[in-house]
Amino acid sequence: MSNTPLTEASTSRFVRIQEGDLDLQLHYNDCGSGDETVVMLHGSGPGASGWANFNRNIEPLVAAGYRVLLMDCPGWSKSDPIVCTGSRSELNARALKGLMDAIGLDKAHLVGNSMGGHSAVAFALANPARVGKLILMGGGTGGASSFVPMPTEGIKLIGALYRQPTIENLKRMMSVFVYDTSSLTQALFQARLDNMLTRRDHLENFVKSAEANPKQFPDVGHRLGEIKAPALVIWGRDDRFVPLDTGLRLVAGLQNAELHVFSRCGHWAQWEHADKFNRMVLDFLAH
Ligand SMILES: O=C(O)/C=C/C(=O)/C=C/C=C(\O)C(=O)O
Repeated sequence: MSNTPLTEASTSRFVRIQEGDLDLQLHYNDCGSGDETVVMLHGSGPGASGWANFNRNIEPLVAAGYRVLLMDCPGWSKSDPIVCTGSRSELNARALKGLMDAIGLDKAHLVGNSMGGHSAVAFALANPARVGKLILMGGGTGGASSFVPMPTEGIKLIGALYRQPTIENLKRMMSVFVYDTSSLTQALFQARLDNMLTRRDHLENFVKSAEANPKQFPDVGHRLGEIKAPALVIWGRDDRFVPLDTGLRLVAGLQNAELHVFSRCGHWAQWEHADKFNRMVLDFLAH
């Protein structure tokens, strides 16, 4: 393996995809090489990207011999803008199929955070033969919480931030996002604010999409039993965006799933408990 450090810039790639009605330029990061590929799919917060969501998780997988791809979903980061009036989970799944077709990748393991989890499940339903294993954190959409009023406080704060992208609203959202707010540095806030404000078109399109169709991530709980891929479901006990009981629904519905719950953890398990998360993922993929 090369000793060159993995950076966002050195791994940044673009591809033009045509998948059904989608004709888009997508941005992704292509890290490492190996016989098996892990695709990571980010969440739906303003300014999110594959690199922002998973920067603590790439190196260990690359060091273990996996190729790691981070796809920026349509409407985020350096990927093309889009207004989504249907299922965004299915839109992202089609984009991923387009990316995999374009680069000649037949099959991948999928790691999805929140919206990324919803999208990974949508991809597995549409393309079962192209999925190895699934790792789902804080998402998958096996249905709404039975205990926490929806939309949750975190999802309401995301909506407010999309409508009014200010540093104050960003701090409000991020302080609910993680369990331990002392881990949130000024540098992290600034990077996230810069990401958001660089692409105001993405912010405006998200608001338009939600107005056109408030159910961007439909409940596919009734179809989870179709998914045979082994799944590791990982949740934060203190998740105030997508509550823990929705993770239980996934484990109840998927054919072959196990659940790990981190205490002292909000909606970003892969970042808040990165070392243990990375060990668990490596172990799950290897056995
Ligand atoms: O509305 C939903 O179900 C999904 C919400 C998210 O995907 C929120 C994710 C937020 C991030 O991961 C982020 O980095 O902003």
